[in-house]
Amino acid sequence: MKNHRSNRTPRPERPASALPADSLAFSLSRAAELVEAVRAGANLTDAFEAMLARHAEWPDATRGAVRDLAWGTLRDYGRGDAVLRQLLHKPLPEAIHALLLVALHRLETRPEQAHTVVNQAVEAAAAMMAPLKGVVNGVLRNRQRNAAELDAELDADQSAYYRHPSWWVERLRASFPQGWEAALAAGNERPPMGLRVNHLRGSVDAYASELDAAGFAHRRLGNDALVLAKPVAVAALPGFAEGRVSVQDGGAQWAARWLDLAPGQRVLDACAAPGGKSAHILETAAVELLSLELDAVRSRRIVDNFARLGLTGEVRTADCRERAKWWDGRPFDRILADVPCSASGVARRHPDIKWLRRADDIPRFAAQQAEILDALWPTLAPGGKLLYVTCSVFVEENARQVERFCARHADALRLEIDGRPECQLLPGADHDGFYYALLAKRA
Ligand SMILES: C[S@@+](CC[C@H](N)C(=O)[O-])C[C@H]1O[C@@H](n2cnc3c(N)ncnc32)[C@H](O)[C@@H]1O
Repeated sequence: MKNHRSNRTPRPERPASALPADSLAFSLSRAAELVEAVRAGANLTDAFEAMLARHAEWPDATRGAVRDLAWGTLRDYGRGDAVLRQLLHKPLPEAIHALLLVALHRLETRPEQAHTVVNQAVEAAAAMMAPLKGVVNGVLRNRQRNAAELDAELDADQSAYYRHPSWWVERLRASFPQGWEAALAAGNERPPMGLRVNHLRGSVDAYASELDAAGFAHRRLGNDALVLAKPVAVAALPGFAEGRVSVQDGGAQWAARWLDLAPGQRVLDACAAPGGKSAHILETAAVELLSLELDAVRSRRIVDNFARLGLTGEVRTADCRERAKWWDGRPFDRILADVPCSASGVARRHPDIKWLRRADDIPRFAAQQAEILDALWPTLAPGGKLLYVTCSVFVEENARQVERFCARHADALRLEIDGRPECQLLPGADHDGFYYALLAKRA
């Protein structure tokens, strides 16, 4: 895969439109377009949104089917890629290569439908590049015929076995000798759907009862986050439009609690979009909040979220490193630095990340995070607290980053979080991967 994420203009579509929109062949071919785009370096979510914008006529079922196939294929990419290395003796056009990856994923997840999957993949190939339909048929049948032998080889291939790049597996293994395999396995699952109840509009108990009444099974985490047993469409959530609830991962819902907020405090959320943690801060205490965001389009999402939830806070588009452009000189009592990172803790939500990132991206993120921390530190009041957060599982962005920061700033003091020096959450059934460290400025 190319090592960049771009918003490139999609190339003209192939005539998948010749296929019935409710057929598996149609979904396979559309998902293949997304996989092909990611293999060329595009961001999966952007590519999917651009596709949907061109096809407002698609029913929800088609959107869901294309999404499931594309996301699933990319979660499994390490395995699909290895299977094609086993089976292809010369390169195929990218579109057909991507179609095979999607079909292999479907074969693996729905073995009982193998016959239909192969037929529909061949149909898709016929609509996309008719001369190659025989190749698609041959590769998929070959995979089925020789499954036992091929699988034995795959089990010996680290990236295929763990469905993560080898460098990623090695880093995790070195950092978390106890939890690395479980974290990798969880990172290949569909993510849980976490909910945050807006305390200003009702209690968690009352909302949990509403979920029970609506038949949505759920469990409650130690920080009052609710996790649904099965994800549902946002619009189906009771009270969503009225701002009584938000979708937010359970792991992300520790930030507001660990910031130790109190009414009247001046609080900065330095990297705020789409505004989940900013909103949680405002739902938690009557503070004076400034939310900064580098990207103007993403800033708009903070504003929209505040409007839906009935919250008031100042939102500004700015680079938090350019203090002179946004800081009025009044210190903050609390700072949330939820910095840009590898997003390696949320890769199951954005599975393109696993394959687009390279090991040498990590030091670049770490350097950017250090710049952000250094720029924010002077804006923290003596005695104030800064919560450093990433959704990364790599120590360079987390523990090492905070150690280096403390070595540079003699007035920085590490505070414990729930009795521990820091908190590294690994992806699991309840939450994504997050890292938290709490720093205080000596008074
Ligand atoms: C991890 S996300 C924040 C998620 C957010 N806190 C939430 O809970 O919804 C990081 C955000 O920081 C923004 N960002 C990156 N560099 C920045 C900078 N130098 N100044 C301000 N925002 C920045 C990114 O555009 C991105 O929206």
